[in-house]
Amino acid sequence: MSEHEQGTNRRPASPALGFGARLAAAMADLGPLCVGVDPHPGLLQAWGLDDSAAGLREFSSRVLEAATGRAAAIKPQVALYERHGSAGMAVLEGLLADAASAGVLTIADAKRGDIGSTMAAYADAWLSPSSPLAADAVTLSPYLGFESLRPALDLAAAHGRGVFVLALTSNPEGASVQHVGGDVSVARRIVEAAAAENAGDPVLGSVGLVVGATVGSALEDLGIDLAALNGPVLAPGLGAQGATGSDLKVTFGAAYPQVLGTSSRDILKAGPSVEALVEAIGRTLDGLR
Ligand SMILES: O=c1ccn([C@@H]2O[C@H](COP(=O)(O)O)[C@@H](O)[C@H]2O)c(=O)[nH]1
Repeated sequence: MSEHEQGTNRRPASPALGFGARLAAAMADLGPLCVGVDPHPGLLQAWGLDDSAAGLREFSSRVLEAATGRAAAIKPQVALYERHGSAGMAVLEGLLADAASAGVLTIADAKRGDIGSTMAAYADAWLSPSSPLAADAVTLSPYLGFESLRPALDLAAAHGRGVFVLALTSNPEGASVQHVGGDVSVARRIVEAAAAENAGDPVLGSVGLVVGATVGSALEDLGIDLAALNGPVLAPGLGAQGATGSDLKVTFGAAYPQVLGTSSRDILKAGPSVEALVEAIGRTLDGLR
């Protein structure tokens, strides 16, 4: 990872295919799994690594090695790099660059959202080809209104990148905001706004949603039809938060082919060896197939 740490992210400026199409191809090839890269202090300790930038670097590099050619994408949790300040963010830059070189799609789990003028800066940071933090896609929070995300939607579209907008999150507290509104719930409005962005895309659109693997019957209860989204669905909550591959199939029904399950701690606890991580990835994929 060291050669990339000065911020040289060699991701193609504008890939020929959009993010949705590239993700669909990776999922067809490798299966519907994204490996979360969440270097929690407890995991670093369990792996015999320091809770330091050096520990993060070693952790990130082992997870990337295990995921390369085996998972459709990786999802670094930005908060766990941010807590190490600039040294941690430099490690994240290195991971994003190395994943690009290895041909592994990256979803930066940054959950950004702000007024449009500030959103433009967040979009530059995570989606602009010239940024050392550029990923293939970034997670966004629509709490300031879906339309406030426009700078990121536009920049992603201009450069073949994607976004995943929070719709129904995996945490139990999410319902207190996302279910509000009954037939026209907050979550349903977000899903419909994302679907409008993807309308007419011949493959899979690049405006995805986050819908937790743990949401149970919420999609049905709220009258949400994800099949109409024409975009990918990132589903956290597998393993450590209690959901299984079978839950995912029941929860998403006909929309399951567009669902990318993501698991972090349940896979990462298998470390520190790359072989054990590979085995955990295989086991998780078996549950999703
Ligand atoms: O609704 C959401 C949105 C994002 N996350 C993130 O996914 C991973 C889950 O980690 P596990 O260890 O597999 O539970 C983590 O980075 C969360 O911030 C989510 O869990 N739910």
